[in-house]
Amino acid sequence: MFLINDTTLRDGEQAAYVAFNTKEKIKIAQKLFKVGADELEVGIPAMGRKEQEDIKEIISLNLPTRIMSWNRATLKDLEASLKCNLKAVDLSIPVSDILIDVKFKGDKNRLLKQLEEVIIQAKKENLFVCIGGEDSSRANLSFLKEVMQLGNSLGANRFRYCDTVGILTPHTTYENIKNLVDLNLLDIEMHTHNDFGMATANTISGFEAGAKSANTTVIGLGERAGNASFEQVLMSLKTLLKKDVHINSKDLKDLITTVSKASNRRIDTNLPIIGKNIFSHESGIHVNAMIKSNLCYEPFSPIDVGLKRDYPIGKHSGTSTLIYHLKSLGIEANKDVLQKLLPIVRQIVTKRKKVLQNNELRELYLCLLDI
Ligand SMILES: CC(=O)SCCNC(=O)CCNC(=O)[C@H](O)C(C)(C)COP(=O)(O)OP(=O)(O)OC[C@H]1O[C@@H](n2cnc3c(N)ncnc32)[C@H](O)[C@@H]1OP(=O)(O)O
Ligand SMILES: O=C(O)CCC(=O)C(=O)O
Repeated sequence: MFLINDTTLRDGEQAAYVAFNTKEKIKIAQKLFKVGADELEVGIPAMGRKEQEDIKEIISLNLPTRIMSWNRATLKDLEASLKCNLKAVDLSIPVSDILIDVKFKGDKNRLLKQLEEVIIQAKKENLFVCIGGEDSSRANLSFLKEVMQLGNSLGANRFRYCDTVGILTPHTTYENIKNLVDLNLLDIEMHTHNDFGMATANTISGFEAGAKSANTTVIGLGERAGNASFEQVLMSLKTLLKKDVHINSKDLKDLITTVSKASNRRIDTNLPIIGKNIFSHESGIHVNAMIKSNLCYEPFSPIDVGLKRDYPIGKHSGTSTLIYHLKSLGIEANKDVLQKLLPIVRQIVTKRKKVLQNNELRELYLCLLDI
């Protein structure tokens, strides 16, 4: 079982220039649940009263899903989470020397003592505890092992492996996660960043190596270049790893639109899974094959994600595209005329940087036919 713990409302909102209001957070939480997130990380109670009120509002929705908060591994942050009536917490602690030097003056013993104290308190309160290993990908394996051993001995439930600055490749991810999984100490959760465009790939690699859950964010929102995207991970689980994931395409579209509006981020037309043009086939050779079988140049059906397939008439079109469109207008096209038409289409499209519409194609075709 692979779980998606979506953190759009925590790490997603940490993206610079993004701020959700209460209404937006509630809408996003509801839609995330509807589309298939298994758990939600919904905020940082230590931020104060307003954040705590928002978290309580989300909890009061009574979604049958685990609702988690992000906390520094401090008693004060934990107290703020308890005030919200949360039943699950992520207790974050830096684990790389770089961050331990800055945040704990290099004192690993103090760090471990503090983590221990906070886990003990959280377990006393019967909370589900995930240890957030900040900067795990730059940490020593031996220290990660120490942290996980401590967590295991205190009854923590999970270790979140964070590629905080997004420096892993799928290969290194696999090796690192396999090493930790083989220790058999705590379930691993992936938390990957997209600084080199590998966040989703690294999350999937983590799953392949034995991780049980992953943090995602809708449209990959998050710190700097963002996180592993919810929709990419979800579709990869379904399509590539053949997991039993049901996606209602209308709900997915709704969710994407909501997050896009709330974050003021437009969706690029070629964004994987959801970009408006990802099922637009222009190249002649592709269209020729697609007309014979849709399997040729699509890894999944546009219907799965609420998109539509089209064959724009552009610079790279071949006669198959022209025949396809003319046929839809009731014209059985003459191949010789179409061969003459192709360079004209290319010239027009290149000059005005806009594809041809059906009616324009018809006019050009009929003109050429008359000559
Ligand atoms: C990698 C990540 O995404 S981590 C999550 C980061 N998210 C955020 O920062 C968003 C929300 N943050 C905030 O609203 C504020 O930063 C608050 C309320 C949490 C804290 O605000 P302030 O009290 O003003 O502290 P400030 O933000 O300046 O500094 C953070 C402090 O936490 C400490 N700290 C950071 N991480 C940890 C940790 N895991 N455990 C313990 N202490 C930590 C820092 O060393 C610093 O301590 P210092 O004040 O002694 O130097
Ligand atoms: O520590 C955690 O739980 C997550 C921290 C984080 O967001 C990161 O390391 O990128």
